[in-house]
Amino acid sequence: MPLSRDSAMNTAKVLSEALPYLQRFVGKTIVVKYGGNAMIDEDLKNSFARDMVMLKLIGINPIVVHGGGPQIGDLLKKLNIESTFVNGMRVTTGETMDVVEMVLGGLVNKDIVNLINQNGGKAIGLTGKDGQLLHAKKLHVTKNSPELEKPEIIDIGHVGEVSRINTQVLDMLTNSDFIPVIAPIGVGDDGSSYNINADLVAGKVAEVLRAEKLILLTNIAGLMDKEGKVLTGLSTKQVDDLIADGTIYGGMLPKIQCALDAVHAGVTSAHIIDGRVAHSTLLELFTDEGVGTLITNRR
Ligand SMILES: Nc1ncnc2c1ncn2[C@@H]1O[C@H](COP(=O)(O)OP(=O)(O)O)[C@@H](O)[C@H]1O
Ligand SMILES: CC(=O)N[C@@H](CCC(=O)OP(=O)(O)O)C(=O)O
Repeated sequence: MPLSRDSAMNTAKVLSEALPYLQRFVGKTIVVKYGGNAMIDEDLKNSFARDMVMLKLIGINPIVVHGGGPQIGDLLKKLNIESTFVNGMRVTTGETMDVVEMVLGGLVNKDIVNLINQNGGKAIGLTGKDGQLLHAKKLHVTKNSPELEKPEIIDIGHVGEVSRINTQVLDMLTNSDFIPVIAPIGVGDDGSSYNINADLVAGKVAEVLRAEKLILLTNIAGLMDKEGKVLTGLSTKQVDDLIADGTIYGGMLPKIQCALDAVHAGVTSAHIIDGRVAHSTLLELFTDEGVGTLITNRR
């Protein structure tokens, strides 16, 4: 059916509004973290894949880092293994690590790669072991809670943090027009596997590549205050206060931390946006309104 005149004008206006953003972002690297909670259904996953293909086609360099927390939880449940989290990080025994590696490096990674390729893009999937992309070391977690007299250091098993990134692997792929799709599994000096929170990986990748933007797609409209209002333009101090009073908890803790670290390290901006909204990455990049929480290094 042909578009009505109003609808056609509206489409033309939206396309035209994108021009200054296109001019700004072409040639730049954008790291997109696709959270497991935003992989709700095939339509949504497909629209995400199309967005990545489109970015690449217009000369922007997307790098995808994906999560898969709920998908890991589903398989652990089937295997009767309990999921436990400390400060938003999964306690990872040796047995759990095998499941994490299977789900992230196998199912989830290949699903995203396949969708991008089906939509006309060229995607290559990697875990941190491929080309030794993500070197990791054990993460020590400190737990603070009102019941504890002093912060407690907790051993949460095979959970890692990124110690080094082999950017050569990413440069090689992006220079050949591939879209790298990274599963957050790190490799230790001794070859052991580490489960790394995907937000942390995305933040570090954005830092080392000096990305223009870090976009974190999740299952909520943005960082919220106690009344559920989306917060934006926050300072480090305000974020610290929100953590201290419990407004920011669970999976939002690593997310906000890596967003702050990334902008402090030179990434121009970090965005926490609702991945349940189709094409939210395009809306954030190419419209005046934007969506979700924006964090920049401006004071
Ligand atoms: N202040 C806050 N604002 C928004 N979400 C918050 C906040 N504090 C905690 N959360 C929780 O963090 C979740 C997002 O983190 P997480 O579940 O780990 O997402 P993802 O799988 O996308 O990384 C939200 O769904 C919400 O339950
Ligand atoms: C250490 C740790 O918590 N690792 C995460 C890795 C996956 C992830 O980060 O997935 P989302 O982004 O979908 O939450 C986990 O095991 O769930």
